[in-house]
Amino acid sequence: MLNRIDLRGGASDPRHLLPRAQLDVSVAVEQIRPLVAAVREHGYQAVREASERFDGVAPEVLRVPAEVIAAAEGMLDPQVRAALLESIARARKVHDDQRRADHTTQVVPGGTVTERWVPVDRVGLYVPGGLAMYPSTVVMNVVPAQAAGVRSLVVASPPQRDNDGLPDPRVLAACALLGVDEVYAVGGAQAVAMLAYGCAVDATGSAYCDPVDMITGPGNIWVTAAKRLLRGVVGIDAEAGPTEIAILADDTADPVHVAADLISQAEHDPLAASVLVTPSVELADAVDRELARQVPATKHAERVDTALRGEQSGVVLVDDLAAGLRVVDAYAAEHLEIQTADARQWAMRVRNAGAIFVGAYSPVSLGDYCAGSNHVLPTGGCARHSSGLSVQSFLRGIHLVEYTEAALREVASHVVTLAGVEDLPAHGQAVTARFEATA
Ligand SMILES: NC(=O)c1ccc[n+]([C@@H]2O[C@H](COP(=O)([O-])OP(=O)(O)OC[C@H]3O[C@@H](n4cnc5c(N)ncnc54)[C@H](O)[C@@H]3O)[C@@H](O)[C@H]2O)c1
Ligand SMILES: N[C@H](CO)Cc1c[nH]c[nH+]1
Ligand SMILES: [Zn+2]
Repeated sequence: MLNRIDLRGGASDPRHLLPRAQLDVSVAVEQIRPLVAAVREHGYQAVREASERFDGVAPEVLRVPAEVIAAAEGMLDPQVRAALLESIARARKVHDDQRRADHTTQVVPGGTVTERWVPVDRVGLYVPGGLAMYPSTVVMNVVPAQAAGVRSLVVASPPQRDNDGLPDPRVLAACALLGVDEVYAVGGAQAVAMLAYGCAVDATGSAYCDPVDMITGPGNIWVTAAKRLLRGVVGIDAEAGPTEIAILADDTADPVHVAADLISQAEHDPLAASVLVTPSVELADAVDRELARQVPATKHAERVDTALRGEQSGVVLVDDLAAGLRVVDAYAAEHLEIQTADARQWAMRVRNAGAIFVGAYSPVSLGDYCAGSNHVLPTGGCARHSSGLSVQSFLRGIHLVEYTEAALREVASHVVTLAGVEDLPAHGQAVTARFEATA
C-alpha cells in the first residue's frame, strides 16, 4: 500500500527521494496577504467576514465570555478531565524542570556579563480546530509559556458551527483547567493577523484584543502562511504544519505496532506524512499487510488512506541501519521513532528530528498526550534548524554588561583599535572620553 523507495546499493541521495506533500507555503502567503491586510485595516469586520467565509460561522462576540469557559469545564466528562489533568501534570513536571537560570560570567576582575532570561510579555497561542479538535494542544502551548513566566496569554481557536460559533468545548475546558481566561473564537490566517495587529472593537464597540508579541502553535497551511507573513511584526515559533512520522526499524520491530503508529499520525490530515525506513524487506512486507488490515478498520480511514498513498508517505528500503540513519537525518522528521535492537544507541546518533521516540513502548501518540514532552514540533524539514516548543521558546536572553572603571580602562585600547578598523572613531571616543582629564 505504501510507495516503495529502494535505496539499496546506496545509489541515490536520500534528500531527493522523500518529497514533502505538495504544500507551497509561499503560494499560500500570497493568497492570504489581502486577508491579513484587511484584518490590519478593518479589524473586527474583516475577521468576521473571513470566519463566515472559511468556517461557515461568525460569532458576533469574538472573545469567549468567562462564564462560557467556566461552563465548559463544568460540563467536562470526568474521564476526559482526569486525562487532561494527567497530561498537564506531566507536561508541567518536564517544562518547569527546564526553565533556565540566569548566568553570570566573570570575563575579567570587575567585568561581568550576565545572561538574564526574560519572558515574552504577551503571547498568542493558536489551537487548531479544522479537521480535528486539539485540547491537548492547549496544554502543549500554555504549559511552557506559563513555565517561562509569560504574563499575558491568549488562545485563539476556530469557531465551530456545531458549538454556536464557539471553539470546541474541550478546548475551552482545557483553557479553564490551565487558568487561561482570554480566548477568541477565531481560526486560520485571520486569527494570526488579529493576534499580531490586535483588533480594536467588537460588535458592542468596546475595546478588544490587544496585539501580542509572539504567536506559537501548529496549524494548517493558512495558519503557517500567516505566521510566515507576520514574522517580524511578531515573533513566531517554528513552522508546525501537517504532522509527520518517520520510523527507523529493523526486523526486531513488531509490524502491528509500526503500522498502528504510521496510521496514528496519518489520521491528522490527508497531507500528513508517514514514512518507514528499514533494511528489512520482510518488515516492509509485513507492515504493508498490517496496513491493509488496519486502515479499513480505523475511524478516519479515508483521510488515513489518502495520507498513506500520498507521495509524502512511503517505505524506504536501505542497506543497513547506518544508511537508514542518513535517510532519517536528511528527512528531519517532526517525529522519529526508533524501533530497533539497541534503540537508544541509534537514537543518540540522530542529528535531525523534532522529537525522538525510543523503543517499542514509546509511541508518538504517548508524546502527543501524556509523555511530558511537547507535541508542537517543527515539520517540513524545519527540524534541521529549529526545536519544538519549549520553555525556551518564550524566553529572551538579555545580556547585562557590567564593567568597573578599571576593567574598562584595561581594555580601552582594544576597543579604540577595533573602532578604527571599522572607521567608526566615535565608538572609540565614547570609551576614551571617560579617561580624558576634564579642563
Ligand atoms: N506540528 C504540530 O505540533 C501539530 C499539532 C497538532 C496539529 N497539527 C497539524 O495542524 C493542522 C491543523 O489543521 P486543521 O485544518 O485541522 O485546523 P486549523 O485550525 O489549522 O485550520 C482551520 C482554519 O483554516 C481556515 N481555512 C480553511 N480553509 C481555508 C482557505 N481555503 N483559505 C484560508 N483559510 C482557510 C479556516 O478559517 C479555519 O478556521 C493539521 O495539519 C495537523 O496535522 C500539527
Ligand atoms: N501529533 C500531533 C503533532 O505533533 C499532535 C497531536 C495532538 N493531538 C494528537 N496529536
Ligand atoms: Zn498526533
